[in-house]
Amino acid sequence: MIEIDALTKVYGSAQVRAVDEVSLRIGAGSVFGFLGPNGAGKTTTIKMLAGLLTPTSGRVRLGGFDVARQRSAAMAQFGALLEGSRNVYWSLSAWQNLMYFGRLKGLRKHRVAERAQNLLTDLGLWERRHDKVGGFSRGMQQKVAIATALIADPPIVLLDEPTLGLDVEATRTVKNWIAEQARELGTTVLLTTHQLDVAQELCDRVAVMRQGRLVADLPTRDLLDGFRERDRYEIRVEGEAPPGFDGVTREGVTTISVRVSDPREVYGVVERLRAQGAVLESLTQVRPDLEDVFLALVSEPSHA
Ligand SMILES: Nc1ncnc2c1ncn2[C@@H]1O[C@H](COP(=O)(O)OP(=O)(O)OP(=O)(O)O)[C@@H](O)[C@H]1O
Repeated sequence: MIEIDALTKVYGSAQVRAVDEVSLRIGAGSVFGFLGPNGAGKTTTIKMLAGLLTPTSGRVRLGGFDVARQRSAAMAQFGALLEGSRNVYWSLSAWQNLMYFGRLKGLRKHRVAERAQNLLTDLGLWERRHDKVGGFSRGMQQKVAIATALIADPPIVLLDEPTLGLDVEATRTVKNWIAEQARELGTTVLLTTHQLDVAQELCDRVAVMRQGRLVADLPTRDLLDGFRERDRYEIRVEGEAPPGFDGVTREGVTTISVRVSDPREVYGVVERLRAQGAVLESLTQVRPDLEDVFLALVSEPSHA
């Protein structure tokens, strides 16, 4: 369980309110997506959760422990992947990194070794386990950093852009792990990402941050349903777009995108197309995805 109350961070003399009175409750077993455009305040929030940055005001509790007042108990609650792969030692091998961080978290040597073997095998790094992390590709370094965050099976996992720079297969592995950690072990997962397809697939709840404030905090399904009035239809017709219609023509077929407030209005559009002599190829309803919703939320005029 992560509890955030009126968390605020004002940076330096410029008085940048990077995080402004943010409150959130994130329950056990949930994968929570923390989204927002560049500079919204996500990393600042995660750093305060991880005890790396002192809040200007407000409070964070991890597993019931106050990060400011019960620091070591709170720190024992989580594993974190922060700002890419900077939380691993580049001069150590992948194996040494995992052994070091596992022991640091208080695990017994044989338990760390067992867990490290599973993690490195799953990520396809087993053969390279004795090579220095500094000589790894960016994606491989990221994999070691993720394994390090998960080495002790912590009840809370903070992941800043976990799948950034990973190839398709590794992205799938990491997504599966995250889902499994939450579902099977009841881990609380908080992740930030700009990859909205990853968030849509993984997160049961998402919060959207903008200019330091939350502009949404809802179950993913409800958030998407709330934007159903933005349903679109894609009408494909043979040849060029008929007069009065805009569309994208590719390989002799034009796709016309239509937004209607009532699905029955689509009949009228199809009628007008027929009157123009257009030959219909297909008609598809396109539900808004998280990217559509996100763009709508962050592009609305600011009330600040
Ligand atoms: N050390 C710092 N000193 C001063 N201002 C900072 C500092 N770190 C971040 N900021 C400012 O705080 C605001 C929020 O930054 P933050 O890094 O938390 O955003 P973010 O949502 O993680 O962005 P991104 O998606 O680009 O990583 C920005 O205006 C940024 O310029």
